[in-house]
Amino acid sequence: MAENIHPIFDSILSTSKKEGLLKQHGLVIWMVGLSGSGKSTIARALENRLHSEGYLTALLDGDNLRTGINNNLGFSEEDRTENIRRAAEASKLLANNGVITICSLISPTAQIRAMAKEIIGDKYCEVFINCPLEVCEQRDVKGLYAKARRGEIKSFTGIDSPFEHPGNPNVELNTAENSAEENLNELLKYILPKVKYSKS
Ligand SMILES: Nc1ncnc2c1ncn2[C@@H]1O[C@H](COP(=O)(O)OS(=O)(=O)O)[C@@H](OP(=O)(O)O)[C@H]1O
Ligand SMILES: Nc1ncnc2c1ncn2[C@@H]1O[C@H](COP(=O)(O)OP(=O)(O)O)[C@@H](O)[C@H]1O
Repeated sequence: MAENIHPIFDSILSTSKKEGLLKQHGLVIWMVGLSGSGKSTIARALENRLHSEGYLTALLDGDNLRTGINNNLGFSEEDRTENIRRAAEASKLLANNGVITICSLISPTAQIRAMAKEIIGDKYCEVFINCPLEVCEQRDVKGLYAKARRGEIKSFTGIDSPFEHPGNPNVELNTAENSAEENLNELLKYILPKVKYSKS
């Protein structure tokens, strides 16, 4: 716990000043889903689309973070919790500086997602990338499901580590039934009104 620490919250420029400069509202779009469900695909498409419309974005992907800020973490429940905590804190910093922050991390349990929401606050927007395990396993983009089935990877989400379906996401996209383009358009309907600048 932080002791003898004196934050300077009251003397740093406000989020609304940053948002006024950027002419956009910061938001954290937190994508939740199994490996291979389509988080990264939709996250990249969303970032490209927002960027082409003139928005400043950041994309925090689980795999990428795990090569840097989270490179000392594995896949135990404790390490996944710390992984999400750091990603949520980083996202909060970005969004409170006006940046539209897209996070794609499995975020497997209700408890982990509640923590992310608690850290981020009002700017947290949960998007469930819903795809049945069988379809994700069939896709097996990285060959990880095959390895997990052979016992070469332990604690693999959906195989021998839990994935709890989000109960109340802000948006749910079904990537087994709808195309990536349809999913993106549905997501934009929800996101654009939230990030479009309006002086309040
Ligand atoms: N055991 C195990 N379980 C799940 N995933 C694994 C595992 N080992 C490695 N990988 C790779 O790590 C990516 C998931 O990392 P995340 O940081 O998103 O996971 S978590 O939110 O902390 O659960 C995940 O990326 P995605 O496939 O994009 O989800 C995998 O590439
Ligand atoms: N509707 C869809 N939305 C997103 N991805 C889809 C869709 N249909 C098929 N896919 C494919 O599923 C795979 C999802 O992989 P990826 O985006 O890396 O998932 P994740 O980041 O959740 O592990 C990609 O190969 C993608 O082309």
